[in-house]
Amino acid sequence: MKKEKSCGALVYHTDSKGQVTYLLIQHKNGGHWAFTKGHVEGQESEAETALREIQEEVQLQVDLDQGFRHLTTYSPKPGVTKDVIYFVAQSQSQTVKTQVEEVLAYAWLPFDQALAQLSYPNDQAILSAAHDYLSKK
Ligand SMILES: Nc1ncnc2c1ncn2[C@@H]1O[C@H](COP(=O)(O)OP(=O)(O)OP(=O)(O)OP(=O)(O)OC[C@H]2O[C@@H](n3cnc4c(N)ncnc43)[C@H](O)[C@@H]2O)[C@@H](O)[C@H]1O
Repeated sequence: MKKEKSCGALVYHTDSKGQVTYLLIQHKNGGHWAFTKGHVEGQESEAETALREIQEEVQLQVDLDQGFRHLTTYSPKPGVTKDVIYFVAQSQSQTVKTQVEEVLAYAWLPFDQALAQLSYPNDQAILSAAHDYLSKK
């Protein structure tokens, strides 16, 4: 079985009233709604991969919080197992410029709507864990 590894983050924004929204993207490869992420390149750390992918996919500067680190594993195609590590990352801005080669669409959504928009149950579980983590921070 071939192994792949990607890293990313649940990017969130808190407005002046304290309302939190999460950034979801629709991935071109599959058409699913999920979080920003991508394959680890060379000797990058997990955090370096997550920050690079956020920059490449949506061009946001974020504060990465490695206190939240969640792993999900799935099979992207037959014969391949993929580990994806997610952190949380705060963005001061909601101005997104998407990488057209990899991103079809994006949305900033409050927790309930983000949960409904996500394509996969394992991503929904990570969003719930992140929301719980941030509410106790
Ligand atoms: N080893 C490697 N190193 C570097 N680049 C590589 C590479 N292998 C492929 N690439 C290429 O790099 C590009 C993307 O690069 P990245 O941007 O670096 O890759 P990624 O987001 O981690 O994944 P990708 O878009 O490949 O697919 P995903 O797992 O979301 O989705 C894939 C499938 O899994 C499904 N899926 C996605 N999330 C899931 C989940 N949570 N649960 C179950 N299935 C899920 C999707 O529906 C879809 O069908 C692609 O063009 C790809 O071809």
